[in-house]
Amino acid sequence: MAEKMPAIMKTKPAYGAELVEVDVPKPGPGEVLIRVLATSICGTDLHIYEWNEWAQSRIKPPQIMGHEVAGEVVEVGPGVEDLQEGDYISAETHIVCGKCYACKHNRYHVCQNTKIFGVDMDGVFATYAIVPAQNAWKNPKDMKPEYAALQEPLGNAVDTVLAGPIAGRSTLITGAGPLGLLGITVAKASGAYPVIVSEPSDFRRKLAKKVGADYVINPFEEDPVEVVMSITDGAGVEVFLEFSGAPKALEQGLKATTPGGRVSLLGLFPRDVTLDFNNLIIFKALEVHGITGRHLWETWYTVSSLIQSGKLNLDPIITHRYKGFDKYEEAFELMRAGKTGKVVFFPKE
Ligand SMILES: NC(=O)c1ccc[n+]([C@@H]2O[C@H](COP(=O)([O-])OP(=O)(O)OC[C@H]3O[C@@H](n4cnc5c(N)ncnc54)[C@H](O)[C@@H]3O)[C@@H](O)[C@H]2O)c1
Ligand SMILES: C[C@@H](O)[C@H](N)C(=O)O
Ligand SMILES: [Zn+2]
Ligand SMILES: [Zn+2]
Repeated sequence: MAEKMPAIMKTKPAYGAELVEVDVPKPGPGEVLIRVLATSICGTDLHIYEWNEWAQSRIKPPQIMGHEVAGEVVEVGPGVEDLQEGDYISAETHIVCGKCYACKHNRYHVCQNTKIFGVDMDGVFATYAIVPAQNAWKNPKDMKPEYAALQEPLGNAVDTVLAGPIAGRSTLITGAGPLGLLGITVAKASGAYPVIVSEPSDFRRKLAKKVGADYVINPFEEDPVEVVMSITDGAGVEVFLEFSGAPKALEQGLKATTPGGRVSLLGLFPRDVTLDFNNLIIFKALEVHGITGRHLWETWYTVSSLIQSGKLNLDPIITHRYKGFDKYEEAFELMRAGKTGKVVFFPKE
């Protein structure tokens, strides 16, 4: 095995990142070393790349970026019993404490001491990466590495879409970025109908259609509430899934939801949002869910089974595939410009 490897590293507290050569790490107690087979860019990586306010408050350069991954175990650290060389794994990116009030109630997804790969420690945009054994998820051998790497964000989408009944329910999805696109395919695979998607980008509306959306709306050109009402004969949708983080989309989605309907919110808003709570939520008796991370490990079982069922339409969502990390700047800039779905790197030996 090589002693040095390429890695996309946040080297400085400033815009961008660098492709550097670093030592291949050694797994410590309770850790494994994986050879990275596929790794995809998350919106969080983009925030770190852009060095926005959130990144400035949380990230401590120098640090290898990236957290969505599939890889093969090549070395096992002391004390690891459940994994061995050759295992094909993905990784839950939230490292939870197991000791806090939330963990003790089996709510690991809201552990108050969560640490995240590529955010609070070195990540996976490299040829090799360290994964804590407790975070490893074994994949079936025949799962494509790019699908296996997507399981982490798919878990976010699954928890959003499946937070309540979905089969046969009219559904509005706001935002068809990578997460919203994953949400569309999960909703379709789970029997939602009609799936109506509101997304301002032409490129992403086309992708939404390819993935399976029944109707697409440009919210900057037509009123999504009026369109939803006309599609649903004035009833509004049963299910509203928010994947954009746009305050306007939240308001439109709440207006477009039928009284007594279900609302699941994944998108993160850039600022506090002002809403008419009385008329949009309380008097409509909406069921509102905040969604974060993935349920451990129930969500992973669901995600893995959904992929294996063959019912998810993931290929149109993976719009960019790169061999190696050489073109990482192009990848990040395309993603920043909203000209991608999911971007996947396949590291070279
Ligand atoms: N809660 C969690 O655990 C969690 C995990 C991952 C991501 N997220 C959040 O989920 C959201 C989606 O992630 P992503 O990577 O797909 O982000 P993204 O920024 O790529 O996608 C957001 C999409 O919303 C669209 N949009 C903007 N204004 C809109 C409007 N008014 N109506 C409808 N659509 C609009 C944009 O054009 C874009 O395509 C982000 O806010 C992200 O921070 C949350
Ligand atoms: C860190 C964030 O990007 C990650 N995808 C999560 O689920 O929390
Ligand atoms: Zn992420
Ligand atoms: Zn905890």
